[in-house]
Amino acid sequence: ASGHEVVGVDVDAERVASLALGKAPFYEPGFDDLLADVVRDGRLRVGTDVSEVAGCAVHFVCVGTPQAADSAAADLRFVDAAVDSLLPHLGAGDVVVGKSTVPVGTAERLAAVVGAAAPEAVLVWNPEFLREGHAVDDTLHPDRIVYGVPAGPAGVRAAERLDAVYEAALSRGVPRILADYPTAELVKVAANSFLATKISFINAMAELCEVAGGDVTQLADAIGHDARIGRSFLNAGLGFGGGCLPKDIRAFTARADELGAGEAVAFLGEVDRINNRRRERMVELATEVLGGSVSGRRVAVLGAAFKPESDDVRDSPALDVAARLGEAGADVIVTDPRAVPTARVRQPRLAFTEDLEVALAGADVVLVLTEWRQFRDLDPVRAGELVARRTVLDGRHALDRTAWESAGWRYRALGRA
Ligand SMILES: NC(=O)C1=CN([C@@H]2O[C@H](COP(=O)(O)OP(=O)(O)OC[C@H]3O[C@@H](n4cnc5c(N)ncnc54)[C@H](O)[C@@H]3O)[C@@H](O)[C@H]2O)C=CC1
Ligand SMILES: O=C(O)[C@H]1O[C@H](OP(=O)(O)OP(=O)(O)OC[C@H]2O[C@@H](n3ccc(=O)[nH]c3=O)[C@H](O)[C@@H]2O)[C@H](O)[C@@H](O)[C@@H]1O
Repeated sequence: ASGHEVVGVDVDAERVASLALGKAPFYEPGFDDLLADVVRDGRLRVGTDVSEVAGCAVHFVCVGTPQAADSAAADLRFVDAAVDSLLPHLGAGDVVVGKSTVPVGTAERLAAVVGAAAPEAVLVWNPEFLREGHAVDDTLHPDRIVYGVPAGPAGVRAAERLDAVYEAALSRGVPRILADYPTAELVKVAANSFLATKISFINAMAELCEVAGGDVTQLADAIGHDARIGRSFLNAGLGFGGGCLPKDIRAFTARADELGAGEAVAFLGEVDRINNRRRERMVELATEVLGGSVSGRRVAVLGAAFKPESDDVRDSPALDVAARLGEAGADVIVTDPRAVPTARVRQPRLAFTEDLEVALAGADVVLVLTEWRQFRDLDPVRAGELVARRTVLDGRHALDRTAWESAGWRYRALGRA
């Protein structure tokens, strides 16, 4: 969209085939239109053969850095493999740009790998801050652009090359922060840690509201008026999930431990525990309203994606709660406007439907776990005609309590008495 000629390489042939047709292999609002445009006019070519990158001057590495199977640390094998695969194709003056979220120290290690194979190529660490569901806008209109570069003229030249890539945003005055490698890597994990901490802070207040009889939404509104605190990322409820915040705070903790600075970020362990307690509390609340046992009871779960406007179910709080209820013997049916196909793969033992009314039919309790507009706009009168019992648990403070109670529903929410 910024007028560059781009070659995209992925090892997943199915994803590549979909992209080549101008169709994203995931749901992201606004992305398909943009993709179809650039594929049609030849500005984006995609393939599985890395040799296609020969002749490119700037090489972005944006592969996954998931949590390792056997520890809290990040699994860097995809980043290592992607960088290795580029090495034979690097030319003098090329810039390799790390975008993946990595433990501090990774850039310096990879810079040595790049430097050994192509002495005149330079590695820049350029973390990504986009949010799923807002990826197009966040990419075209970033809040800031951060470059981690090596000291000296090579770093300055590489930054200038990258400036040409980001010219559209930079010319509009988007701040550009030139830093060393560790600072750039830490900026990324610090930002995600702060966001996760904000969410767990308000969820800790929600726990207090529950026992003291307060209302956490009102509390968030009130403290959010203080400009030093701000209202954003203070939505209490089922907590954070997805492919980033949970694994990033864990990887940060693991890396800090390795560096002997574990104590500095020990609070992130608490952030994670508060977050997990929200899921447990939702299961408890469902059990409580069903009279002490969920076994054999029909539970309608509204939401499978980790957030609205996404079909991503990685570490989804909603799907996790659905699975826990299923394991406890409930007859669970999950619905989601976009994430049923991805959720089915992850939780094949649960029942799914794309039809909201089918999900509601005969339910003993309705759980709203992802705040899609379709669920916010649900008519409580119509919903009440479909269910067996009018009990709703609002896991995201998405519903108008008064309207639901007026329609005869018993309404319960996390963080409200
Ligand atoms: N998803 C998001 O919203 C954001 C993600 N990030 C970071 O960006 C990175 C990527 O995240 P996602 O896109 O969510 O991961 P993902 O796992 O959804 O996608 C990674 C892609 O890399 C491909 N891949 C793996 N090895 C490869 C190789 N050697 N060569 C070429 N392609 C290869 C995979 O097939 C896959 O299509 C992670 O480090 C993440 O923390 C940062 C900001 C936002
Ligand atoms: O590193 C990443 O990959 C990205 O991680 C997050 O983006 P994302 O995971 O797409 O989604 P968020 O909007 O941050 O939401 C994360 C989770 O927190 C939850 N959340 C968010 C806000 C809030 O107030 N309360 C709350 O529970 C959401 O429901 C969701 O489960 C960050 O917001 C991005 O800046 C970052 O680039």
